[in-house]
Amino acid sequence: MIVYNLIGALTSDSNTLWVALLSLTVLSLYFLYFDKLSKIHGKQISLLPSITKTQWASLIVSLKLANFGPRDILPYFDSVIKKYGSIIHLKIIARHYVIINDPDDIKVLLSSVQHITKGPDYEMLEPWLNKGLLTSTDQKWHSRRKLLTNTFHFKILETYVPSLNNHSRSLVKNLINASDNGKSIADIDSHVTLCALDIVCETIMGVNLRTQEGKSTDYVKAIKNVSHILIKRIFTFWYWSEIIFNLSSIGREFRKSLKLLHNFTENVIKERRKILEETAEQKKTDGKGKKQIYSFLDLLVGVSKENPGTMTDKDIREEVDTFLFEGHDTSSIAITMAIIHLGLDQNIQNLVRDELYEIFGDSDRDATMEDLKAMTNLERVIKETMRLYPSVTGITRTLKEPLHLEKYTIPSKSVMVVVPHLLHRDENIYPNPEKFDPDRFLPEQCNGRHPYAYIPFSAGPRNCIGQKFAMYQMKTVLSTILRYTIVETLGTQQSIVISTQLIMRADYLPSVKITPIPNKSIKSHT
Ligand code: HEM
Repeated sequence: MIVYNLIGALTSDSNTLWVALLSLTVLSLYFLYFDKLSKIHGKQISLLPSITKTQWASLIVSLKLANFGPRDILPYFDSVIKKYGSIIHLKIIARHYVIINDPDDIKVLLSSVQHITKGPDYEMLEPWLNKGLLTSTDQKWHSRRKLLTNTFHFKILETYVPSLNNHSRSLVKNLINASDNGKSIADIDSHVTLCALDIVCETIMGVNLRTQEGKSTDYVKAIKNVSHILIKRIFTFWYWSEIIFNLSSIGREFRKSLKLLHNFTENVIKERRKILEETAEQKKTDGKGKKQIYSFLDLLVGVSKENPGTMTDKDIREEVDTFLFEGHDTSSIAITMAIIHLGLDQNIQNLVRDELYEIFGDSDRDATMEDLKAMTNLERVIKETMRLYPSVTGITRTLKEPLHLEKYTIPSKSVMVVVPHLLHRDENIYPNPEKFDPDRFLPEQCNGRHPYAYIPFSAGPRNCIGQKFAMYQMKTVLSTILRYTIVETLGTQQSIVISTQLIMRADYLPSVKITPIPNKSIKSHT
């Protein structure tokens, strides 16, 4: 039945038998090739608890995963971890995956400076992000990481704060408009995503896309499309093959969306270079020029000018694409989930609002960096949100040499998988794990907790480079919402349905009612 589906999927769009035959030939070669590879792994793998002890079991699990929808993946891994314990091996075709869920083991993997090569799933991002910071490894990753770390310096982050405030104000206005006459909002996540995209485009590329005003909708659709197709490809082993993927209808759809995304970034880079040159020219002639706020892109263009050969236009594009992708979808799901939970518990919401009143009083002024740092109650809400809903559901590494864990040695070439979503629900670490309780992040409750038991931003050398930016972004958006409105979620936590689509997404969310706070009207700028 599943093989029939496979053939159907590949031939439905072209109706040609040769596509099916070619696919099956490639698949057979795959089996042969991977079978040879799997023998190399030998004894060490056989010692691991495994759900694919035999070739037959491996085939069944591979086909099962390929037939999964994005909602099925996390519950499946959850059931496997619960049944077998904190380390589990599975073989998909003949690629060996090892899921680890013990903070000690996770520490050995993520803190290592040797094991920094991402899993094969990341290769599928390359047509889009090329070898940018997220996907590169070894020397290239080291030099890029060093270079790009400077672009997230505290002083630079500070220049982004006006943009965070402006777009947060636009979001609040849109939410108030959408709730006109007491209407509830069913798609709060779409509103938040556009706000996060506007923020990241302005700070990363120096361009105000105005997606919150209904502009650039093609670009937004293309991003969604590409990430949806990529997760399908990652979990469907026959799409691992370039030939099969390129011939399939989703492969064609992927290329179409990708072209749009790349054209867009290239035009922005061109435009931005022109503006920078004009401003520099103006400064030379009249000593004035506009007051410059540097975007991430400006800094990269600056580097390429000062050190010719370090950053070509292609290098710049791959980093801009990487940061745009990593920078907006991840934080928008976290902001959305925080809104839902604040709306579910008025006591928690009031605690945060009291804190905001202490900081701002009755003033309508924008938040400063100092204000954002003082929002400790809000920070706990955000941390608890990212415990329950870590935006990145899976972190993977391909081992280039054996990994020595406490009980097992994992041979090289294996793919290690860490699933923060499962780790953060371990009831030995977080009692009553489904309960939303920001107090878990009070200092006294964090004391003694394993540092690798909470990893929404990953950890070690390949942790999230944008985590400080993300925290400021999330705090600005959420604090602006709570300074001007009361949030009420019309439903329950249990009704939330999430899925894995490159990053976590919400498939179903309860509606939200947004009521403006009397006598507080929100302005565009202060
Ligand atoms: C709530 C928001 C965010 C979360 C939860 C998050 C989470 C993560 C995680 C878990 C990783 C590691 C992935 C892996 O090892 O496979 C990562 C890497 C990365 N993140 Fe974030 N991220 C967030 C926001 C951002 C933002 C705002 C930016 C940029 C503006 C960003 C840029 C990156 C980049 C470039 C990497 C790759 C770093 C490297 O490999 O050296 N992220 N992020």
